[in-house]
Amino acid sequence: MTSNSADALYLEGVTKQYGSARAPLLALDGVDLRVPRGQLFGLIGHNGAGKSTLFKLVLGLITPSSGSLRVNGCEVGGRDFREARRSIGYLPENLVLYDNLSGLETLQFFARLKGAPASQCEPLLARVGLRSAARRAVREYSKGMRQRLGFAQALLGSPRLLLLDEPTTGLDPSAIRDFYAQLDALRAEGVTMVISSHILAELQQRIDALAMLGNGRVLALGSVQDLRERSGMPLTVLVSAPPEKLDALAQSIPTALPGSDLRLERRGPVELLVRCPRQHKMPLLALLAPAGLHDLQIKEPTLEDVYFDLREAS
Ligand SMILES: Nc1ncnc2c1ncn2[C@@H]1O[C@H](COP(=O)(O)OP(=O)(O)OP(=O)(O)O)[C@@H](O)[C@H]1O
Repeated sequence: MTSNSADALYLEGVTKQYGSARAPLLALDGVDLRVPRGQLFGLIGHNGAGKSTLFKLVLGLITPSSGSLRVNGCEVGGRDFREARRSIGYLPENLVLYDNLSGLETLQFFARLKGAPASQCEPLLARVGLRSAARRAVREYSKGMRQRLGFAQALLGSPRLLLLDEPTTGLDPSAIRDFYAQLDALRAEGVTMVISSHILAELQQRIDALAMLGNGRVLALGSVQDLRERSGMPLTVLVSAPPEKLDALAQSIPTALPGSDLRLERRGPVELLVRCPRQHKMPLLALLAPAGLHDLQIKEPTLEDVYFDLREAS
């Protein structure tokens, strides 16, 4: 893999070892990864898989034991990184906030730390829906309001790369929806975002691509559809038709698709469930199309199904 000018993030052979020489702990182990500019990229993996470690390495907060990282072409930790670091926004998993400061004072404090203009604070609070709470003390903020404030903090300095570590944990469904609407707007502005989450259903419809980490290694990389294809998990097709048509299909499908890992299951008089390998999708649909069905539902494996399947196989 070689770095490309269209990459917002590029990691090659990145290893991070914690612990002592006697009891080493490989938090990341030879990670190769590329995130093209403008993508919403997911990072998934079990607790301790190495997601936060990867973020901290990209930010230059910790140094790799070996390997190299580039942000928008600039070597992390290299000569020009101080400037490049300003183009990265980070929402940590547990952002520490000072309860006695107001939302606005909090943001002004972070703006000073980051060297971002103070004039961005009020518009950013409005952007995340905290305009009317800007002068209230953070101690009075709900979990969702704290997360919004943390997000506003990450947006200071108009970053080109946003690192979001489990940003929706503890948010209610409407706050999650608002949050992703914000990400869509940022994507439209060309911002690259890397988001870690354990809520796979939430990521599935929204990300362009993802990396699945396991014990510090990249177990899979690509779009959700790429991972579905790689996992080889079957498709489920639920067919509704009059009983005599289902009887005929139950006979003809195994003959037309022999030797496959095909499973047929009658679900009451008018429903037939077909599980088949992905490569049989089109031949199966060709068989079903003229069969006079009432209805047909195709269920793709979810990201969660694929995650467990690939994890077991690794
Ligand atoms: N400062 C540290 N010193 C020693 N070990 C560490 C340190 N930070 C992380 N680790 C270890 O590195 C591994 C990866 O941790 P990391 O926090 O990156 O995982 P994660 O994928 O973010 O987990 P989670 O989903 O629970 O947030 C874990 O085994 C963790 O215990």
